[in-house]
Amino acid sequence: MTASQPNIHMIMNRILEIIEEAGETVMEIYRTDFEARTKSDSSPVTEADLAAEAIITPALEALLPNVPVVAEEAAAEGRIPEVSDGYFWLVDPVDGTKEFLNRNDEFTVNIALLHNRQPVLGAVLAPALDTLYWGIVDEKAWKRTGQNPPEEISVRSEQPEGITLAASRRHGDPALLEKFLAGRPLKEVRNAGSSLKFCLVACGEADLYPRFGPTCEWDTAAGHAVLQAAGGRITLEDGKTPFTYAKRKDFLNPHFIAWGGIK
Ligand SMILES: Nc1ncnc2c1ncn2[C@@H]1O[C@H](COP(=O)(O)O)[C@@H](OP(=O)(O)O)[C@H]1O
Ligand SMILES: [Mg+2]
Repeated sequence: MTASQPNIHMIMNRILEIIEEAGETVMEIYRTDFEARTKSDSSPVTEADLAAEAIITPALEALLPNVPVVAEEAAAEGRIPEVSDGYFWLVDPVDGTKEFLNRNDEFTVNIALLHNRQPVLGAVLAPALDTLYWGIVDEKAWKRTGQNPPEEISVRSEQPEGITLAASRRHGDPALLEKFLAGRPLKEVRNAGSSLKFCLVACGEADLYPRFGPTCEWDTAAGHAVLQAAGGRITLEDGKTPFTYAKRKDFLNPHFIAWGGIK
């Protein structure tokens, strides 16, 4: 970014407008009787993904013309810009494909700005839950539900009754989880779809989100930004090595641990 480009707060405000617009488009498809159409050639998820990405990518390019956009659908078609430690965007227009298809409402639209291989800011919208999370790293994180005023969110410190885990309904390796938890008292497991697991930790409704299954960088960047802005962090499995971006040409992530306020 240059001095002539908008500041971080202006960028964040514009991202909230863009993500709401994309969310409305996703919801138009979600509200249709898409069950029947999954038998035809284009699945509703692909349709929703493409429609949302077609809103988000040009809007980001207009906002910061020199900043490359890495978006899930374009990447699937091989349209991937070169990125490294400069500014770039990561976009997952519909994260939680299974949640969308199962109509359990826990899918999200994700936009994050990266720099130096770390998130700078990000937004996660769950349009079917009418809930928006956003954060500016080293500043604050917020949550807005429906028309209510935004509330600041933050991670919670260690709870005496034990750890609440945020977990995927489908991904995870029970043996690795058991090994990771060794010695830590477990209070409960809260299942959630898509990047909402990061948001549960960011809000202090869960303490840890260990991910011992595959994800791509666009699945994690926006949730990572929200979590880090709320006082949390993400590390590799060792609990120490910082989790970074622009790692590989295919944008696949290694296993990771998303931490709230516990050590
Ligand atoms: N084999 C694989 N490679 C890369 N990412 C995978 C994967 N299997 C699942 N994922 C990612 O995990 C996400 C779903 O996680 P969860 O079940 O925790 O909600 C998927 O998001 P999409 O639904 O956007 O495809 C997908 O990106
Ligand atoms: Mg995804």
